Amino acid sequence: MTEPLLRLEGVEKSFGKNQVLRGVDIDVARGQSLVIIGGSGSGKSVMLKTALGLMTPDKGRILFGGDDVTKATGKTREKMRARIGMLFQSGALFDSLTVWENVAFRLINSEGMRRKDAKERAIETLKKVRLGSDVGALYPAELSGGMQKRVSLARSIISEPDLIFFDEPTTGLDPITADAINDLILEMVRGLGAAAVTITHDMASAKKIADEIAMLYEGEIIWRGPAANVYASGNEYVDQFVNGRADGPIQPAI
Ligand SMILES: Nc1ncnc2c1ncn2[C@@H]1O[C@H](COP(=O)(O)OP(=O)(O)OP(=O)(O)O)[C@@H](O)[C@H]1O
Repeated sequence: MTEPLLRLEGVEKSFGKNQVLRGVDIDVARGQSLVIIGGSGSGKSVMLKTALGLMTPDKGRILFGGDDVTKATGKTREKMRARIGMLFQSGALFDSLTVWENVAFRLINSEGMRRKDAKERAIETLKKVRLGSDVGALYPAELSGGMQKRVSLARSIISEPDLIFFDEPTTGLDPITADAINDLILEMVRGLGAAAVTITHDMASAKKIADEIAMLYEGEIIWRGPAANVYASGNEYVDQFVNGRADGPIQPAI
């Protein structure tokens, strides 16, 4: 078995009395695409933020390449962050920067690359997500939602990260554009040999991009298995979720 690149061990996180993560154990290896499913409010985003080091867990360990993310400070932390790409749910592009400046942001601001070189890399990366160099000069507001996702995707892979987090990459897109994004995600993961962790509610996307699927419920991973087995998991919670039934052990969040 390949050594995991990212491993969460017994991660717990509460906000006051609200115990969100109750001992999450999960890992992902290089070249592996793991999808996390779970209902609204089940703690998927909190899990992702703790794994990124943006939130500190109350208990447990988060190991990235064998180093504890929660204990890393200064330069070590910077180096870890540079190896991790993130595609935010909202896209999170800077409105006042052009597309190429958004894509090259890290290269210019964290890695100190010259603008001319950074621009070249940004245009090359935009090509990988099937956007022409003419798009580089536009502003995010001039793009469609699907194009904005592609730009965010380009930004998350420009530094060729070892690990990429995708938070709801297909939300708000039509099925055809969503599928094009799925294809790009697969290409990026396979092409870079990176580990990918994707949070999604979109089962079509999950089935397509996942090697394995894990379900988070009430702060714990209650099932994990090959994507092909998700409709025959033998777990009533997973079954209810993937079939989108209101009836079952999980109460709707309304
Ligand atoms: N910064 C915070 N302060 C207080 N509570 C928080 C904070 N962040 C998240 N929570 C709480 O943690 C719980 C889980 O939220 P989280 O955003 O992780 O859910 P989720 O599974 O990502 O949901 P969704 O699928 O709707 O995006 C919620 O009850 C939320 O109110």
